[in-house]
Amino acid sequence: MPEILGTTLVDAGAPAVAGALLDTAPLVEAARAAGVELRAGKLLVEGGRVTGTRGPVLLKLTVTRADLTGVTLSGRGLSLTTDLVRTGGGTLVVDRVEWTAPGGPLGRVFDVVLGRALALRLLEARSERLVRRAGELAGARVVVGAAITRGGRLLVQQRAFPADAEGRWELPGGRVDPGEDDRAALTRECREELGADVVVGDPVGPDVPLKPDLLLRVHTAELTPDSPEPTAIEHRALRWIAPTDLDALDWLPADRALIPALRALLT
Ligand SMILES: Nc1nc2c([nH]c(=O)n2[C@H]2C[C@H](O)[C@@H](COP(=O)(O)OP(=O)(O)OP(=O)(O)O)O2)c(=O)[nH]1
Repeated sequence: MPEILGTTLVDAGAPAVAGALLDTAPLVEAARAAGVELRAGKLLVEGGRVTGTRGPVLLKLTVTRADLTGVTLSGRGLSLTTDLVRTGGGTLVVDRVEWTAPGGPLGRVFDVVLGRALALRLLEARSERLVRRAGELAGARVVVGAAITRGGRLLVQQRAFPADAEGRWELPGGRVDPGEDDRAALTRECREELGADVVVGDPVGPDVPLKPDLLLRVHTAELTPDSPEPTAIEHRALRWIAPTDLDALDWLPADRALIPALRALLT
């Protein structure tokens, strides 16, 4: 199977680079620069589909991995694997494009002249845009979310407003105010939204892009031993869900990108 490898060192932490990788815009723009029209949702999430056309050729890819370790897109005869390696000097992005060369002498010419040139153009254009997006995310404003766990279950809350989010589920949290850090903001938001006291732990999963200059960052959290029981103060309902409920829940779109990290936390 022919393959092309590429590496880029990005001067940002793995959560920001993983978040930039989840954003489909840099990939779609890079593919367009290489002559491929891609269609995908705003974020690459596990199980999601990416389709593309180059002239008469139709590409159908499935996202088989999208987490803090990188992203894999796989289809019949084509895969794009991106692994992230943390280094002292930033995050190393290791890309691998693999494809099946068409058979026969003409196929081999196509492979050498077109296939390789296309894969190289795609990787070069993507790495430029990825560096830019990771830089943007590293300086973006932050919405913090709390992955509060108890007895192997995760606390989720159902939004009561605005209209486009009403009825959908999310993690407790909110915007980090100027002068606040993530932990202080989460402690404050959990008190305001749940009437509960939490101990905030480490960040989990990628920094998920919400807007060009806004991202969602989730931290692990636990109720303090003497915390009141959480109640839905601003939300419609609360639930403690099992790992098997994660996929079927009607999440806000960005939260779906965190399912692999939340599953790992619960199992
Ligand atoms: N808290 C929270 N917000 C999320 C999640 N997923 C997600 O897309 N968001 C979005 C929804 C909102 O656009 C934004 C945060 O909104 P919010 O209403 O919780 O923030 P806030 O308490 O600071 O309120 P406001 O200043 O926006 O009025 O982040 C999530 O899991 N938890």
